[in-house]
Amino acid sequence: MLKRLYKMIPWLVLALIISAISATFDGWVNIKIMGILDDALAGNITMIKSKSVTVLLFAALLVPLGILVAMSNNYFKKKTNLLLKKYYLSKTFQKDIAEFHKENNGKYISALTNDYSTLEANLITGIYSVSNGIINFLVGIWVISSVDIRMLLVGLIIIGINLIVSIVTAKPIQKAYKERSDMFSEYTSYIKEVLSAFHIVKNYNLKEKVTKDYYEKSESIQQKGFFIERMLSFINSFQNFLMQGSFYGVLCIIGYFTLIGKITPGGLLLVVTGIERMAWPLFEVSEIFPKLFSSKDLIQKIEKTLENENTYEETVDIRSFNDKIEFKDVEFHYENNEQIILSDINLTFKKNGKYLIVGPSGGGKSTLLKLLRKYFNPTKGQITIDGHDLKDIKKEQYFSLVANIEQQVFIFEDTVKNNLTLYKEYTDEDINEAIDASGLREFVNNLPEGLDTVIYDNGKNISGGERSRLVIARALLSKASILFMDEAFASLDMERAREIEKTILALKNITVINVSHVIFRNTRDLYDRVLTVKKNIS
Ligand SMILES: Nc1ncnc2c1ncn2[C@@H]1O[C@H](COP(=O)(O)OP(=O)(O)OP(=O)(O)O)[C@@H](O)[C@H]1O
Repeated sequence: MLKRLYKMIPWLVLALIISAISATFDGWVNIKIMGILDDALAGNITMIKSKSVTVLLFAALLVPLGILVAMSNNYFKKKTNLLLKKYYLSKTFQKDIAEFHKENNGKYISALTNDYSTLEANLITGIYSVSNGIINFLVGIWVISSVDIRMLLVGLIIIGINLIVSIVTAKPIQKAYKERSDMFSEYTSYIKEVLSAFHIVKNYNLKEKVTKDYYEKSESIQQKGFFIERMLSFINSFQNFLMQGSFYGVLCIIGYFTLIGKITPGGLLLVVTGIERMAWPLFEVSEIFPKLFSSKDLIQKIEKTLENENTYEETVDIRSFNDKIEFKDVEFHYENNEQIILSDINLTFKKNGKYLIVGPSGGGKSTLLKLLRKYFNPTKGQITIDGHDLKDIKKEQYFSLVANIEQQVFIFEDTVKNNLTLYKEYTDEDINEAIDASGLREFVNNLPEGLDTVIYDNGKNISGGERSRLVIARALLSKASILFMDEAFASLDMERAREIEKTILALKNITVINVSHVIFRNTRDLYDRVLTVKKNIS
């Protein structure tokens, strides 16, 4: 992730150059004004007149420069945030399907929301503020050293003290931020689960239990936040004390130099404003440094959510399905459960064959489909496609040969057409064919804007049956070689389901493997084979 940040260096450099120009202008105007003050005290009116016009002109330039500084800083932050979020999402979709399903996806939501907000405040804002602070600090040193060069040494001592304190205090802060982030992951998963079980909570009157659990989890996060804030305020107070002490020391030295006549009154004022200029970024930097260092652990944690445990290298290219899928002595159990779900499975699915898989609840039908979908590999035996071990076939290529119709339907907030085509190009003829075959014609004809009508919020403005027909049309349109169906007709009325099943079974160039509870007597015979899964196949 840090490597991604390098891409943002040009925007950071641009923002800092603008900030440096603005700070230098400001410092220069300051030096000139103090010069004018010394001229005024010496009664040198001609010098005042000649200097004033230029100083006023440059001072006026500070307004647009200030606006540019703010704009370039915000632009850098916006770009960096978007870049990191885009990186995270694209990496998430590179995760192995089986591994993703195994985990609670609340941790990804938490990374994208809580952890990224912390990174935005601590890292992205931190990088800019620290760099900008250093620029302003250097301008402060320049302003002061224009009065006396020895002040440079003082500046370096103050930076040194600040750095040492930040490095020493970074570790405990780092640990606390990491702990809070872990809590956030658990918390987000919990909220996600509770909200998705909204109707159960209402129906079974679990409001009090859920509210109590929520309160307890929120309280421990608030407590951790309070602990971090308390620790930061102790550290900041200590740093402030050190810095204030060094500044007062410098002020005493300058006061002495003025008294013995080594520095003019204008010079004295210049040093005071210069110290102020140095103090503000130093205070800011001293607060940000520990947070900045603490981002390392958070980045590692975010990166960890993206790692694939399975590093098996797939080597076989497959562009088409030509002959058969074979199960050879396949045995399977889930990683977290030693219980054998499928054993001694030997069967063949021929190209363009139509297969119905039935069996008792918990018998292993969906598991068999998961093996076929390459979500898991058999624990023993082999599944082959046209003679190639499915384990070795490259996922992307295999998935492009396959279409899926399942009960859980995802609809994009977009037009009906885009939801059908999934953003790929098809002819109108193909689209209409899929609409007719899936029984969507009447629905499409009644839409106010036809295929251009937008479906909102995962299909909340259409019925369950319409949603599943849409997904059936989507699968038919994809012209895949293999179609996996998992309880695809569950939300359709019998008449409609039977009609669509017949249409699908009449398709010539597709292999259909259908897992279903719903079995119609008069369509059952249209299958080439009906398999009953009950640990093994009969
Ligand atoms: N991710 C998993 N981890 C561990 N065990 C699992 C997992 N998924 C399913 N199982 C177990 O595997 C067995 C077979 O489940 P599967 O979902 O394949 O059955 P099914 O025949 O499709 O059932 P149903 O008709 O009720 O959907 C069940 O005992 C189930 O508890």
